[in-house]
This record gives sequence, C-alpha cells and structure tokens, in this order.
Amino acid sequence: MTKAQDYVETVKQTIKQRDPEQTDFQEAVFTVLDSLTPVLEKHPEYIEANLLRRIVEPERVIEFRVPWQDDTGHFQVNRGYRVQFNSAIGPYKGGLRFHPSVNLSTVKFLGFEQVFKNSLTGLPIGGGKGGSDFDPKGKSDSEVMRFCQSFMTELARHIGPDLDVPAGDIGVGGREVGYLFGAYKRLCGFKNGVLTGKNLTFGGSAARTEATGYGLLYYTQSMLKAHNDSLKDKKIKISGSGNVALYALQKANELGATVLTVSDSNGYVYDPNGINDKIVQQIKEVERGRIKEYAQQVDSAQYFEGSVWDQDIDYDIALPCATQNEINAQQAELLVKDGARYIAEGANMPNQTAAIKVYQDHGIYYGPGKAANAGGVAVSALEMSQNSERLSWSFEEVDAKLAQIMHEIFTKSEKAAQEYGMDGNYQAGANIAGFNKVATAMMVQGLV
Ligand SMILES: NC(=O)C1=CN([C@@H]2O[C@H](COP(=O)(O)OP(=O)(O)OC[C@H]3O[C@@H](n4cnc5c(N)ncnc54)[C@H](O)[C@@H]3O)[C@@H](O)[C@H]2O)C=CC1
Ligand SMILES: O=C(O)CCC(=O)C(=O)O
Repeated sequence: MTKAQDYVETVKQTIKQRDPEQTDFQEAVFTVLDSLTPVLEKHPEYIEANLLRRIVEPERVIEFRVPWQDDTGHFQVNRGYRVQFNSAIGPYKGGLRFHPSVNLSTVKFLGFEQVFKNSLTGLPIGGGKGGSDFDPKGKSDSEVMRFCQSFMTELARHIGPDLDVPAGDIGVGGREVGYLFGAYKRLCGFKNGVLTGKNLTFGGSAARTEATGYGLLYYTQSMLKAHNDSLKDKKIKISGSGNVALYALQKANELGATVLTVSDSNGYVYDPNGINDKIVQQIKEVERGRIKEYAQQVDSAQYFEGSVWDQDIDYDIALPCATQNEINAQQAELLVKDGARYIAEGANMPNQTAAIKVYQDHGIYYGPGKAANAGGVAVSALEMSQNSERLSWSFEEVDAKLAQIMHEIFTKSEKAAQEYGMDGNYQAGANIAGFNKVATAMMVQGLV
C-alpha cells in the first residue's frame, strides 16, 4: 500500500467508526476518496495537512424541532436539519429536502456532494444541504405553509445572503420556497439573496425552474459529442417526474430525442411514441397528481407498478432523475444488456456503488450527479448575482450561461481524468476537478 492509499483507508475507517449508521454518507464520501489517491500521490502536502480528514467533517450541523399544527388542529412535530459543510470557496449553498426518508445521513451525503458540485460550477459557492422528514405529499397548502413557517422560525438565525443560501430539492419547489421566504422576511426583513428558486416577482431568476433538467441535457450533449455522437433520434429512459425529470424530458424532446419513460415512487409509464412533456407538466406541476394518470390520458402509453430500471427494452441513454440508490448492480446489468451506452445522473447518487462498477467494467460512459446535475445550483448562483446587483437577466441570457457552464464542467472533468491517466472516467475527473479548487482554498486559509 502506498502512503496515499494508506491515508485514504485511515480516513475511511475513522468515518465508519464514528458514524457507522450513516451509510448514504459513507457511500458518497468513499466514492470521492477513492478517486483522490492519485492526487494525494502528487500532493503529499495534503496528507501532511490531514486535509481529507478535515474535508469529510461538516463545519457545522444544525438539528432542530419543527412543531406545527395540522388541519384537524392536532400538534405535529418533525425534525429539521441544516448541514453547513464547507465554506472554503463561498457561502454555504444547497437545497432543502422535505421527504419522510430524510435523516442526518441523507443531509450529510447531499451536503458533501454539494461541496464538489458547487466547486465544479466555477462559481463562488460553498456546500450545504438541509431538510426535514416532513412529507408534503397529501398535505393541504395551509399545512405546508404552517410547516414552512415553523421550519424557518428556527432556520432564519443560521442563514443569510453571504452566509448560507438554501433552495429547493425533493419536496421543496416554488410553493415551499415562497412560504419559506415569506416567513424569513417577517423575521429578518426583505433580503432576497437569502434563498434561491424564488418566484420571479421577488428576485427569482429566469430559467432556475428549468436549470437542473436543461443542464443535464447540455452535459449529456457534451458527453455524446466527445464520442462523435448526438442526441438526435436517441431513445432515452428517464426516472422520476418531478422538477429535474420534467425539464430533462422537455429539453430532450426539444433536442430531437425520444423519451420512453417517466416514473414516480409507485411505478412508471412507458410510451413507445415518446412521452409528451406538456401532459406530464399538467399532471405533476398543476394538478400535483400521480404519473399513472398519464397512461389514462394517452392511448399509446402503459403504466406499470415497480421500478423503471427493471423494465427490459432497448434504449440508448439512461437519465435517472428520481432519488438516491435507485439503480442496483442487477439493474445496471440490464441497462448494459438493453444497449444503453451513456448514463448521466439528474438525481444525486442514484446509482449504487456496485452499479457504477458495472458501467466501468462494460465501458459505459457515466456522468456523475455532481457534474451532470450541477445546472440547478449554477443558476442559483446566477440568481444570487442578480439579487446582488438588483437586476434580472432574460431567460435567453441565463440559459446561454447555463449551457456554457455545463459544457465547461464536462470539459474540466474530462481533462482532469486525462491528466491522471483515467481517460473517459468522468466520475474520477469530476471528483478530482471539484476537489482541487476546494483543497487549494483550504490550504491557503490555514487550519480551517
Ligand atoms: N431540484 C433541483 O434543482 C435539483 C435536484 N437534484 C436531485 O434530483 C432528484 C430529484 O429532485 P427534484 O426533481 O427536485 O424533486 P421533486 O420532488 O420535484 O421530484 C422527485 C421525483 O422523484 C420521485 N421519487 C421520489 N422518491 C422516489 C423513489 N423512492 N422511487 C422512485 N421515484 C421516486 C418522485 O415521485 C418525483 O417524481 C433528487 O435526487 C435531487 O436531490 C439535483 C440537483 C438539483
Ligand atoms: O440551487 C441550489 O442551491 C440547490 C441545488 C441542489 O440542492 C443540488 O444541487 O442538489
């Protein structure tokens, strides 16, 4: 074992011992650490400075009670979190997730990923993430509002436009960001740089709603182009039907691909003629319905219970846009068998580590979430810029910057992989390129 390998193993063991139950967090961290061994060989000063041990420890973890009243008058309690992971290159930045599965391991894994993702955007944002085990599904607007108000009553003291700037994630969209902003304003006054993903009427950015899904397709375009390929006439499988999935679908249709599937946590719809994004938008964004309603409206579509990744059909590109660990090794084997050659992650960590190994073994081009889905946070950072200068840019201007940023993220990752002799390994490339900037910043800031 080299000194670098030995150091990486020691850091991994420390995490396993200190937080044995945080399996999602461990998965995210180990994937990054494994990519960094060659960087440590080249930079022994990072080992000397115990940099990895510091980088895997959040700067601050906030956990709080969120009491709220439901429509029947009963008092309910949820748990709220904000993990302020790393502020080496800018204020903490990252979304809030409201979903019953949220726990400390979830927000720590998401916060850790966010550090490297935000670095890859080239914009001055550190990494953070938060959320709650509150489930907005099935709740009335009034219940969601009361929950958001209570959540912000505690969170407000920990955030600010130059300190920590939350946004949306699963279960937190425009409605929730609006309620959270209203509550913050009553406590601290109108500072629109405190949250992103806001409504356009009070400082939201054009194209933020579309940014993660559109950005995913811009990244995928760059990846295909690197292999003299294009999206035209490609068959795509998308999972999820939320914010990321919907706008990935819309952009894929616009770019001439055929999207065969979308899904939710109950099942998926398959339409060999191509999924119509306007119908999905109406069902999910307007009616807040379930995806099976699509098959009730479109003759050529069928609805199936279960995971879309168990469906056996030929296709070219996989875009998982639902949630973490949605694809296991067996499902990855099926993807290979079905002829898919590219996979780019709209969701955060949708592939289990064993699934990624399958892609590597079969030469499937794999774009990791921290690169492929960075478009959302990139446009959030552009929203912060617009708030600071008290101006609003046009949709076309923001969209053009987004496309440029996604292209640069792909190129940076590709080059970093090449530099370390791992040509075509976009996962290692993204981890290394994201790490380099944060590492340099931490080294010159002394013991932080
Ligand atoms: N909203 C954003 O700007 C960004 C989101 N992401 C990631 O993208 C993913 C999706 O987020 P959003 O679209 O914003 O959330 P959303 O709440 O709008 O949609 C989530 C979607 O995933 C589906 N889903 C949730 N749990 C599932 C499960 N266990 N199995 C199958 N489907 C499931 C839901 O039915 C829904 O269609 C998450 O991993 C999130 O962290 C990443 C970057 C930015
Ligand atoms: O726009 C943001 O700050 C949040 C984006 C996010 O949560 C993510 O990239 O996973």
